[in-house]
Amino acid sequence: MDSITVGFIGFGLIGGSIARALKELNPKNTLLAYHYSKKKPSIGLIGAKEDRILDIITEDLTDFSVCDIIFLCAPVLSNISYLSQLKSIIKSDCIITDVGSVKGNIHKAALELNLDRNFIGGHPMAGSEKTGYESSSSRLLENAYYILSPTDLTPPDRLEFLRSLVVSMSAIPVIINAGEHDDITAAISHVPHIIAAALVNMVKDSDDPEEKMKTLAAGGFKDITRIASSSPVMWQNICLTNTVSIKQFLKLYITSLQDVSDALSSQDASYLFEFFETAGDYRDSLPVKVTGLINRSYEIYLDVIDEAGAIATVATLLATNLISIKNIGIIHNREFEQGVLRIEFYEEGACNKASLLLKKYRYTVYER
Ligand SMILES: NC(=O)C1=CN([C@@H]2O[C@H](COP(=O)(O)OP(=O)(O)OC[C@H]3O[C@@H](n4cnc5c(N)ncnc54)[C@H](O)[C@@H]3O)[C@@H](O)[C@H]2O)C=CC1
Ligand SMILES: O=C(O)C(=O)Cc1ccc(O)cc1
Repeated sequence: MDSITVGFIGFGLIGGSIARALKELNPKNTLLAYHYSKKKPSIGLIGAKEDRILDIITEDLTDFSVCDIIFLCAPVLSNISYLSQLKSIIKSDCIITDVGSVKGNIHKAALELNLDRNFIGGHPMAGSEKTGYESSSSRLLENAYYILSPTDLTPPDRLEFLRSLVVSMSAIPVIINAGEHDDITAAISHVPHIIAAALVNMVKDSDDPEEKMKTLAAGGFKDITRIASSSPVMWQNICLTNTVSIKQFLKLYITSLQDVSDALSSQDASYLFEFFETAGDYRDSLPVKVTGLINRSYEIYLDVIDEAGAIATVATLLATNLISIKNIGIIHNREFEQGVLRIEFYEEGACNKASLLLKKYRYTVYER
């Protein structure tokens, strides 16, 4: 890839991850980030400069006039506010793209500003509940879908430029129009985040002063509510901008909860069975997809007697078969009451090889 000049407005988990990937791809790429607050640059921006990911931190947006591409990586309402400022600054073939979780509103704003030829909406379908450059990774986007929403006037060569940049970051580009994007993400991401937060708040408001619910909360509750730890400002912005689609799916969800409540009242056993069975079948049919380093771990669990030497025996067996271990330790939780040995590997191949080997030595192996 020829070296390019890339601008970032908003430099947290996603901006930082894209910057790391682009710098790793070609250290000659020049990366600049906008320092928007009146205070001194954030720890993230300073850290990225020290890590030699960022070349320039600037308080002056006119410095972005040299950019080949600008990534808007702030909360969605803030991203929109930069379009009008950038319009008079950018060079004629500069691509302005965003990574925001909502596409319709920014698309509309770009068209109103006659930025059709420069703006291409973007949304990497990867991330986590973490925030900030500190949590970023050059591999965050690896094997993740990356939605692109061009305008009707996006020049084909500009779309191809962004598409190949996405591919070079090991993500999978998919072209979807802004309206369809907002319906899909409302159903699979935005409403689930609202549900997770509502569930946590329900428990918080129902707990007793000794916090027994909080103490006993485990397994399933933690799985389903992980995303409730996400950035409040980011989700506030998403709700304020994808309101129509979110309300549409929230209504369906509320209806389904009401149906369950009615089935409880009427003790409708067959409804309840089918409710769980249908959900389980669909959940089990979801494609297994690697979505990036942060979300993916290769691990197995095995029954061992919780005594001195048990870990060493397994570790030695793996080492003599040239299988590298990333992490190993006994864990106790509700799912494995007796305690199991959890072994984490760096890669899928090692994980599969270890599983076969340990089964051969008559260990009971659980893969998840
Ligand atoms: N967190 C995730 O998993 C994903 C987030 N997104 C989208 O990416 C965008 C960024 O999210 P994250 O990187 O996760 O959040 P983050 O909180 O890690 O980073 C956001 C950055 O934007 C900065 N910022 C806030 N207001 C600003 C303003 N007015 N001007 C310039 N910078 C400003 C913050 O200081 C922070 O550094 C959001 O639009 C979000 O919808 C997209 C995919 C996944
Ligand atoms: O952590 C998770 O599971 C997420 O859902 C991350 C995420 C958050 C927002 C997006 O627009 C896309 C992905």
